[in-house]
Amino acid sequence: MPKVLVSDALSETAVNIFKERGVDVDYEPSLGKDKDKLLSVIGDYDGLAVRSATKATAPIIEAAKNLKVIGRAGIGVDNIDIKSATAAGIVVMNTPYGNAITTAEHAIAMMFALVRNIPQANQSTHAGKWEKSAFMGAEVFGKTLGVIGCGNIGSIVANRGVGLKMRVIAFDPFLTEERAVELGVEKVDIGDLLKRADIVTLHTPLTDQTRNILGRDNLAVLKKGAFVVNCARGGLVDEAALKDALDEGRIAGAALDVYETEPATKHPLFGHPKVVATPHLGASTREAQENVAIQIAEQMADYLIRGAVSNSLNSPSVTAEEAPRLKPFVSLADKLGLFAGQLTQTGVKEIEISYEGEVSELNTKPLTAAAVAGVLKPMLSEVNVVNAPVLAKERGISIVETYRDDADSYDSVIRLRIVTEQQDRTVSGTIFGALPRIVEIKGVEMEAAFAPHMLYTTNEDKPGFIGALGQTLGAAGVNIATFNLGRSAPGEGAIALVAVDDPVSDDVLEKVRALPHVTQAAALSF
Ligand SMILES: NC(=O)c1ccc[n+]([C@@H]2O[C@H](COP(=O)([O-])OP(=O)(O)OC[C@H]3O[C@@H](n4cnc5c(N)ncnc54)[C@H](O)[C@@H]3O)[C@@H](O)[C@H]2O)c1
Ligand SMILES: O=C(O)[C@H](O)COP(=O)(O)O
Repeated sequence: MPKVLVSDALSETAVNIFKERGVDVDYEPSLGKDKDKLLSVIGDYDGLAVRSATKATAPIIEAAKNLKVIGRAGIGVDNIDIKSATAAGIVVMNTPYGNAITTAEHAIAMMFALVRNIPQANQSTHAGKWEKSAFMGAEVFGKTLGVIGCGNIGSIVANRGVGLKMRVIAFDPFLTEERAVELGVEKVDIGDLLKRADIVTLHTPLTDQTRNILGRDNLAVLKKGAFVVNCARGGLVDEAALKDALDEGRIAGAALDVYETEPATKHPLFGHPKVVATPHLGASTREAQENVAIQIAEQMADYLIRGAVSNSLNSPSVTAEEAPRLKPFVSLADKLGLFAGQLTQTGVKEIEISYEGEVSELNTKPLTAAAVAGVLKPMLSEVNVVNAPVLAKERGISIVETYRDDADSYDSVIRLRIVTEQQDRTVSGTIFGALPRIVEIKGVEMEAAFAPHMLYTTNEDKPGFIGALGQTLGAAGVNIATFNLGRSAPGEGAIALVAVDDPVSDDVLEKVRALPHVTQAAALSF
């Protein structure tokens, strides 16, 4: 039974879902904050479910020898080293919509808290002061709301802004004009937004491009007296530059839910009279926490039990319905890739995968990933279906997928073509009785099952070869399980694919290569 560690404060509904779906679960909501403890236990788990407190860093991933999936019950995955997870073949998934409304509502709440001085007035009133004139606020009606990042959350904030009768302008390079019109917002560039917005609200992920998007220079361009709301990620705003702008009175106030370093217990902006601060509460409603906990537990259990992948940031999607149908084809694609990879000695330039017949109707992304992983496995030690497409791209290998409705004599065929600096090789296979079989090698028809240990030879089609090969193997104590032959035409190039009981040693291979008419011999394992 797969085992999952929940290392952050997820709704306990997640625990029940894991159990109901046949996943063993340890619920340790504070463990994520103790990185040494996490490091010492993570090796026992197949899945790790987190929010933002757990930092799934490279050392944690390195120690997570059995980990197959990291599930983020929420949106931001900047606490997960996706590059290391990908390299280790760990699927990373999140719940991109479950807390979006809640977070947008928090941004709107923060905006009102800011412009109406609600936290300060609350404190003063509780203290028995009646400082009615000290807390003069501003209306948002008719004001310009500048939304930076108009994705899931930004567009909900924009929609609420429109509802409040604000003029909403948005900067997002990926926002289309049509979508802007649909949302009732004006698409602008960042300079325009900074000059025009009375309230700027941030809703981008933290990336190399967005880090310090409100840095010193951009803060200097902001309209005098504007307000800043950040419920996205610390790091989007240069906190030192923000403090200077507040102190100098260039900015009227800032509402912050997120900080460059979290948890933030000491911060230069804490106690500042113009700052409203919350401790990363954007997603903290009962509704959002139920949503994300249920979703992540379902997604992770589906992956661990059924091989279904959804909302993954580093792996193609596979639905729970597709997973069993794809399974034999994933195995076939992997084995075809391994076959070709083991026979490839020089740099691979292109991998072409053709899907013919019924398989062409399926979701082929996971099959392509499996085929590419198979090709690269004999050359690279750390390759898997998650990182294979990335590794191929890094090495300049182009991946081509083609589709054909018809598979000639078969229901489905996967044809793999490898183009190297010196060769152009094909191998094709099908599924027969739920098992993968080879049906073609280098244009030669063949009918062979894959076996753990195989000997592959190419030879001139001359009498006496089969006997000589059998004798050589017999003399070396190699037991033949099956013997498959194919040739392009009588007397021309022939191929033998021999399943044997044990791995073929280098010694035996040398003897086979020395036989008359043999042009190539290789030991294969699957
Ligand atoms: N405070 C919280 O508790 C909380 C809760 C949920 C999400 N978040 C954070 O909110 C942010 C937004 O989440 P989302 O679900 O809306 O993400 P999303 O991916 O749906 O939207 C992000 C938007 O930012 C845009 N973008 C990317 N780079 C940009 C750039 N350089 N300039 C302008 N726009 C850019 C993208 O095009 C996209 O439309 C994330 O950082 C997420 O981690 C915070
Ligand atoms: O990205 C998110 O989903 C939010 O930042 C929420 O983070 P949390 O789950 O730690 O509250």
